[in-house]
Amino acid sequence: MSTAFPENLRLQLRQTGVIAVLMIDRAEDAVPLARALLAGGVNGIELTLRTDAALESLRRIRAEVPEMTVGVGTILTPKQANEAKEAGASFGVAPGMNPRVVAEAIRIGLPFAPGVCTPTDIEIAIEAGCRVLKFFPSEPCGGLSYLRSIMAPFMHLGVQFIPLGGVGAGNAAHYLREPAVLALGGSWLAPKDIVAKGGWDVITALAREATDIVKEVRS
Ligand SMILES: O=C(O)C(=O)C[C@H](O)[C@H](O)COP(=O)(O)O
Repeated sequence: MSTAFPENLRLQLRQTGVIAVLMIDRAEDAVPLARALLAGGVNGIELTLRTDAALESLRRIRAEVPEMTVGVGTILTPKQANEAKEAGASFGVAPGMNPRVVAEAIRIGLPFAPGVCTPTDIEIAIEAGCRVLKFFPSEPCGGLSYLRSIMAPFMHLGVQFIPLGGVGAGNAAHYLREPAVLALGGSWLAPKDIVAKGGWDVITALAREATDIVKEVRS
């Protein structure tokens, strides 16, 4: 069965180290926001389907900021997996592990990382063909020490994790030192109030801070 996450995409996300989780209300903000993140060295984005502007934002970023690797988050249904793929998503992410969504993502060739936070979730995700898993919500679940405990029985299968939820500049290095962590994600790189004001320089500064942490830990 497919591992659902190609090696070249894993390498891209590992190199990026941080994925900016975006909840975009206005598609007009998508391109300047992506450019601001890229200027700070962040070239991975997860656009959540929590807002109606997400797919249009994806199309615009794909067309105008092709250097950016853009995934879609909050994929809760097989239909949304199809919509994300059609709009050009490089990967899909969900808060939980829904076997129907994973099966559809594999069927249509959308690399997919379902959300897990228990050993049972991990077993189900592995059986469904996944090897890259979103650990969500990371900090409320117990953070890295909890992740290390639950991942231990599965590491011989080559599983990698993307922790999200409560991750930020203050604890990013801690997570990035763990070899099983492929990349981190979080909304801290693009606070909604800053995006609403068009504070692109602030976003670039936040992205640069994150990029510096990745470089320090991983180089
Ligand atoms: O809805 C989804 O599919 C998500 O991806 C949820 C986000 O990953 C978290 O909300 C990010 O958590 P914070 O960085 O603590 O804001």
